[in-house]
Amino acid sequence: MTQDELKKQSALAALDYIEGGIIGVGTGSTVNHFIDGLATIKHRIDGAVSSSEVSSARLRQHGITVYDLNDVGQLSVYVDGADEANDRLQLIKGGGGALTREKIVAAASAKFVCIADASKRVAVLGSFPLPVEVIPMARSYVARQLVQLGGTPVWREGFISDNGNPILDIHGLAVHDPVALEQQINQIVGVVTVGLFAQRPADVLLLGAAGGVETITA
Ligand SMILES: O=C(CO)[C@H](O)[C@H](O)COP(=O)(O)O
Repeated sequence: MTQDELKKQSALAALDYIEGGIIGVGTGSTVNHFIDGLATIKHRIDGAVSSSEVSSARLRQHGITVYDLNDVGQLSVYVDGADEANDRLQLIKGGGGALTREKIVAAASAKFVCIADASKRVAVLGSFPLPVEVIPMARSYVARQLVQLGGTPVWREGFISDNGNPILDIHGLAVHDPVALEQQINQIVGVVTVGLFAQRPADVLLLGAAGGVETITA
């Protein structure tokens, strides 16, 4: 099976976690498969809150109503992909640049179901460059602070988030204490969001593999 087929397998497995109401929907190629699958059961939900303009457009194309998070209460479930996941269901996210809205929608959801192909599973987070969204004028300042933390930040040139901000990708980090690093980076002035989901990890991880979907719970 191709990596994309494995992504699709995990995405469709997440449909079992949809119980109705308004749900949270993430961003990325795995989530695109989820949105397409969601369209087949759209009569079972009232709509979605999305973590990106791209996902909102895809949801609307399928006739699924997209709500502003401010207009709804707590979401029952949030379904999103990841760039890396460890066995504690802590994640690196933001490869697609949607990390800030992803973290917000995850925080506003009772359950976070993460979907990915099995190659995303790692023992130690950090081989995938850790995204950090920053306020534009703080980009260089934040980069210098990240160097002091032992990483090599690289400006994702030419990319601007849905919130109008640049992203720094930190290379060369081995994240042995994800909660502590998330807190440390959050404290740097000018940081909007770090793509470490450790203080609020996923609740369920669905990993697509050749032998089927593996379900890991917290
Ligand atoms: O965090 C994300 C976007 O900001 C994605 O969930 C992550 O990059 C995984 O993407 P894909 O499903 O395409 O592998």
